[in-house]
Amino acid sequence: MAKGPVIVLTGTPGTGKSTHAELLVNESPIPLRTINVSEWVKERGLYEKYDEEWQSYTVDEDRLLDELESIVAEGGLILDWHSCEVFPERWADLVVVLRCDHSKLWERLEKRGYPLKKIQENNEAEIMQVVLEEARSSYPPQIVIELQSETMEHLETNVARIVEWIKQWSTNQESS
Ligand SMILES: Nc1ncnc2c1ncn2[C@@H]1O[C@H](COP(=O)(O)OP(=O)(O)O)[C@@H](O)[C@H]1O
Repeated sequence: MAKGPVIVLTGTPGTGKSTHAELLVNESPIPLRTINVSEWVKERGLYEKYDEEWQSYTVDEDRLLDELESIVAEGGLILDWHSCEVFPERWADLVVVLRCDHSKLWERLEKRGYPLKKIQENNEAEIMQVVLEEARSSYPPQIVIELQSETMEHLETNVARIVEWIKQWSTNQESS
C-alpha cells in the first residue's frame, strides 16, 4: 500500500504551484516529496526539442511517464506541473488546480522574464481556464478541486485545506 497520497498540483505557469508545493512539504503530516516536472524534464533530458522562440521544451511524454511510474507507485508525492492530462487517471488521489486573476498573473510572468508572447499565451489560457477544463476532462470530478491563489491569505488557507485532506486520506487508509 502507498505510504502517502499522490497529489497532482496544476495550474497555468505563475499561479503558485511551486510555492504551494514547498509549504505542503513542510506542513504535511506525512512525508511528501515534490517533483517539479518541468525541472525534472530539463535535468533528465526528457524532451524532444527546445524551442528558442517560445523558450519551452517539447516533452517526451512516454519517457517522462516511464521515469515517473515507480516513484508514483511509492506514493507520498506532489506532481507540480502546468499540464495534468498526460498522467494516467489512476495515478492521482487528488488534483488541485490553482487559479489566478489574469492581471496579477501577467505581472508574475513579467517578473519571471518570459517573452511577451509566452505571457500572452499563458494569460489567455488562464482566462479560458484551459488547465481546469483539462483536469475536469481527465479525472473524476470528486477528486478535482479549484483553488484561488492570488494572496498570501489564499496560500495559507489552500495549504491548510490540503493538509486536512491529507490527514483524512491517512485516516481512510488506516481504516480500510
Ligand atoms: N497565493 C499567492 N499570493 C501571492 N503571491 C503568490 C501566490 N502564489 C504564488 N505567488 C507568487 O507568484 C510567483 C509565481 O509562483 P510560483 O509558485 O513560482 O508559480 P508556478 O510554480 O505555478 O509557476 C512567485 O513570485 C510567488 O511568490
